[in-house]
Amino acid sequence: MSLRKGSNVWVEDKCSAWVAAQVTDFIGKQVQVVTEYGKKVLALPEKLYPRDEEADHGGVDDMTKLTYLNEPGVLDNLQRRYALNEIYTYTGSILIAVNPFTKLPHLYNVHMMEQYKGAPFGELSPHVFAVADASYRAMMSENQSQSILVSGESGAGKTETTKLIMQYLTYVGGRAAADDRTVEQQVLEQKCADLGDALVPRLPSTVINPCCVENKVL
Ligand SMILES: Nc1ncnc2c1ncn2[C@@H]1O[C@H](COP(=O)(O)OP(=O)(O)OP(=O)(O)O)[C@@H](O)[C@H]1O
Repeated sequence: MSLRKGSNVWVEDKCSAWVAAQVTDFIGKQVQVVTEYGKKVLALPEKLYPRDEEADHGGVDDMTKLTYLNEPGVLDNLQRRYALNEIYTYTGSILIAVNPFTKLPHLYNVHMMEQYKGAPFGELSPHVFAVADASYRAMMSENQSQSILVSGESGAGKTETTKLIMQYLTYVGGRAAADDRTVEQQVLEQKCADLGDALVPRLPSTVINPCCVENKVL
């Protein structure tokens, strides 16, 4: 990254991980920056990351739209969206969910499920229903089983997310012909935790404890 006086950067911070700053001087091999809180900090240039001063106040719904795709930029974008109760963000076809730790019923009602039903992926706001819908559509059109991997540290919201995916699949799938079981029952009977259980003994659960929803052609 080429730095000059006035460059907008992110600098590491003990309290908030990263803080917005501006380059004010060059001292030996180090760069002097002033943070948004007015604190002068000396840092090596390779420890600084470029920052988009014009970043949309509300963040962007897909990380690939960020001017600078770096760790502080990604975290800042998630924080901006979270402040507006936008807990979902795409990175291409991957959905990032930030645990709201509060009920957001308006996100998961029948009206929302109806909206995402059949909508092209990426057309509507990022949502777990969009991922579930894409998986369901792929299964129907390609006649191939699909998997959705839900990954995150303990307490991140994997179980809740998996339940939401099942809720959506139940909604769009209805009941299969010649089968008395509801889609929810069928999904549950696929033992969604099988993959997780198989992986967990080999991986520390705090690193990855995935839930897997298998969307099977029945
Ligand atoms: N989408 C959501 N909306 C509202 N609350 C949520 C959501 N996701 C998670 N939570 C809250 O966070 C808590 C922890 O989530 P959850 O049990 O899904 O985590 P987990 O990743 O499965 O954890 P563990 O790996 O320890 O089993 C839930 O009990 C719920 O209170």
